[in-house]
Amino acid sequence: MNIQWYPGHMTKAKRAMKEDIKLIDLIIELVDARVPLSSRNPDIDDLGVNKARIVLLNKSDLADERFNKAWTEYFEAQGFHVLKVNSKSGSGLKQINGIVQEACKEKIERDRRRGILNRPVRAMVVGIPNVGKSTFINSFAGKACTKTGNKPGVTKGNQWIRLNKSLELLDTPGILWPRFEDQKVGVKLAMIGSINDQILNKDELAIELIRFLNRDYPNVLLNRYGIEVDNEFKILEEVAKARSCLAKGGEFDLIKASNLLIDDFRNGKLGRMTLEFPKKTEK
Ligand SMILES: Nc1nc2c(ncn2[C@@H]2O[C@H](COP(=O)(O)OP(=O)(O)OP(=O)(O)O)[C@@H](O)[C@H]2O)c(=O)[nH]1
Repeated sequence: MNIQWYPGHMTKAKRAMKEDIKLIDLIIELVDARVPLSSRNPDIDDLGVNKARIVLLNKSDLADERFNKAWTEYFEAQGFHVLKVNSKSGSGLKQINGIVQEACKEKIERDRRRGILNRPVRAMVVGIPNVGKSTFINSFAGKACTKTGNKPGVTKGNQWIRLNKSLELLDTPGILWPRFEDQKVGVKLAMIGSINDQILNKDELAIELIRFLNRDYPNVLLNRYGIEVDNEFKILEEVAKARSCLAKGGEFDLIKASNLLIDDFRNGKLGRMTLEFPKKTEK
């Protein structure tokens, strides 16, 4: 499967992010808990050098709980402060203030030594498209927040959301571009819906999904659609049959069946699943 995707506009985004990062103490990086590596761009490590870092395993409600733990340990071993969250329901968000204080301990200490007391930590949310940045900001900031408006020295147009006396958030999240040299990464991002669907061949994607399900989550297709065959192409036909996906001439509409299967996966209707697993972490 060959995914063509031109990340040209991301050069501009990167430049903007470089500027924004100068203004902050802390980067809150959202990754998709179903694909925690494929959904990050390692350039953020260079962009965010010398900044405090938090990784949020977002959409953890859709990911396999066994691997949420494994991924938490993986990122912790790399020196990140980590939290699994569900930005949609708000679950896990209460713990963020504590983690922010921990992640910024050195900065707070440094300020204190210089006699600067109670200067709020300034944070920025970053992540690839569709990872949940806006949902996170809205849930976390809630209604209680106040926009503080432009401040002197701050890039024109930037607004800060004052969350409490010790934390301010840049209200525009930084968009990271996914890594694309590896087609496997592209396929995983396509599966979770982080790449524009229009550039994808949906039946090919559905076949990839079926291969993954057969390998890592057998029985799912049986439980959801009553399918027992194991040939990928036959399975797609069976999904069409089970869900009455028929084209005009009466034959099965495999594109419709593909969409249905992919949507069921993306919405968690096939169960909680993780698409990639941490390699043994070297400490
Ligand atoms: N199940 C689940 N869905 C989530 C979660 N967080 C966000 N979503 C959904 O994911 C989709 C994308 O969320 P957004 O907040 O628009 O993502 P974004 O990163 O701001 O996207 P861009 O604006 O494209 O960069 C929406 O349909 C959200 O409802 C979560 O933790 N769990």
